[in-house]
Amino acid sequence: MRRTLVAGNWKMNASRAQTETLLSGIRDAGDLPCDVAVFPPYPYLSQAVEAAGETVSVGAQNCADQTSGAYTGEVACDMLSDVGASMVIIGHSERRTLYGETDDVVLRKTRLAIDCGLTAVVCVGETLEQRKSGNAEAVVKTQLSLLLSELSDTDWQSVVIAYEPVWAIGTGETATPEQAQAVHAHIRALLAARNESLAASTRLLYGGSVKAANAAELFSQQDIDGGLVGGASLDVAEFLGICRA
Ligand SMILES: O=C(CO)COP(=O)(O)O
Repeated sequence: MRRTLVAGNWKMNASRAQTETLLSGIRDAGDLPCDVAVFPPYPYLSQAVEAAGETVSVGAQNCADQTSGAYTGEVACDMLSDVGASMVIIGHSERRTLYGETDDVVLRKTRLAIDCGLTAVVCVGETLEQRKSGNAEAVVKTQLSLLLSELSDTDWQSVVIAYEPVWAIGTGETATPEQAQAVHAHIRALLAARNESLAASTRLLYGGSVKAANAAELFSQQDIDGGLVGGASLDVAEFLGICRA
């Protein structure tokens, strides 16, 4: 049984004060009907881990593809676990587009994250042009193919996939529940082709303009196991609305 996960990707937003406000707001909400995770910028990870308490997981938005050494500006996975993070987002479309992350880099980072005991939230998704040309599913398949061929079944227990169509990120244009479900079903079929039980246990999140008003319909789709939320995760009431959806 896959438990719904609602994850807030704060991107390059927040401050010490906002980290406190957001996490105390989530904590004060008490029991929520889903797993909850937040992904603050690096400087606030320790603070978030302390403020999150037992029930909220904290993760980073990125990690290095190396373990240590002369990589100025990079942060290694074992540093993330060292400060109490338990998850990391890998291959977000902003990193693929703006920082040139390839599927190869995504695989390396995922491998390192798993080896450090972190859950890797690996992002995939097509651009508008790719969708319009009918290639959405093919793009996602390519983005997942190295992970499917290189990671072991045990590794996969530490992986969550987030399907985030690039055209729906920060645009206010959400994929319809049917569009999102179709790609999620495709991803689950790819997992099933490799291993049925992997397909049954792996959580698949949808991301792209998720808000309290559309979360229930998205999350009720058979293969959507929660959301990776950007903008709406910076507003406690809105984020809690999504968690309760
Ligand atoms: O990129 C996202 C989460 O990782 C989605 O962002 P928005 O929810 O702001 O569209």
